[in-house]
Amino acid sequence: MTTSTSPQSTGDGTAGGPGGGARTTKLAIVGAGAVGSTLAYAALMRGAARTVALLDVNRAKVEAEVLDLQHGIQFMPMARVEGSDDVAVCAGADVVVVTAGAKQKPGQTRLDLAEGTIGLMRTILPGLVEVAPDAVYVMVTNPVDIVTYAALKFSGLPPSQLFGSGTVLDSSRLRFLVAQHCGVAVQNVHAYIAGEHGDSEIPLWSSATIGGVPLLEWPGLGGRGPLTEQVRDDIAREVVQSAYRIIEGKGATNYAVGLAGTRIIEAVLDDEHRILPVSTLLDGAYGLDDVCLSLPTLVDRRGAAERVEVPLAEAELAGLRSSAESLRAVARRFGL
Ligand SMILES: O=P(O)(O)OC[C@H]1O[C@](O)(COP(=O)(O)O)[C@@H](O)[C@@H]1O
Repeated sequence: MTTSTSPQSTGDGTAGGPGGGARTTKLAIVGAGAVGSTLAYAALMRGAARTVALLDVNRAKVEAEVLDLQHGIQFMPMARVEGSDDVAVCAGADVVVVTAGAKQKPGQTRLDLAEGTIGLMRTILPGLVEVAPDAVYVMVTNPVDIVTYAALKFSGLPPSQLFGSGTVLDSSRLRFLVAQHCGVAVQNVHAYIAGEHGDSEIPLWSSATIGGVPLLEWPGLGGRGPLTEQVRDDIAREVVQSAYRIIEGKGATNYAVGLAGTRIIEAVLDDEHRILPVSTLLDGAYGLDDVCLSLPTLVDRRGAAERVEVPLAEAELAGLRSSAESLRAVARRFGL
């Protein structure tokens, strides 16, 4: 079953109809759950790709999500939406985003989800690579660093072509909280969370800036105080806790992760050369290797093209090393 729009479309990412024939971009999203379908909605709203294809094992669910999205196309940048329970719907995709996995329940850590999800990756990756061998693969499913490491093994793809959404979302949570504290626009806060997308992640305070001022020297503005150590610790804790809080309240996180995923997709499809903290396989950076974790990385049409060597304070480097160790231990626990 494949549900699609426009009878003029060819289904292979090329536009049909009047003046058609030109190659257009295709985004495939694996998993039509809360994250996958919100990501599809965000990508369509932003006109990120001309074709958005959804793949899910649950045929009724994918069909319903596709119909609902199709009915909104009139109000969005022009696009085609299709969906199926057959992997063929992903054929010829330029970007494949993987959101499928076991659902996180209240109180569960991301690592609790690992085993079933790793098995799922082993099953789905080879079929995806067969139909979309040239796509850039973005893993979103948690625990994303472990899933990315596993997916690299199961797919045989080079590390630049397959990476994880990592701490792009955590960094936006951090920026939001810093912006709130300082009373400035979130876009003017430049700060990254590095390491695991999860409990051992590290805010890179020493390289963070606000409006050109190093964050550690931020004087405070409009009666609001500076970012003292206490304030920074509270913010860092809140970033780590925020996913748990959202899951407790509504069962899943979807809006911010959908937007963060869309940002990554745009960086790839528009060849933006944008620096984003995505999760990649380390090969010696900061003396670390054989582990996937997030560091600021240049993202463009090639995928995760090159890592940026951000200067780290001693405590940040120590945090990154222990994050790497805990992720490696988990990977070994699952036989990876
Ligand atoms: O604070 P500035 O220098 O005006 O920069 C704002 C720009 O930086 C961004 O926040 C991106 O920041 P990063 O490069 O730190 O990710 C854009 O969204 C925004 O347009």
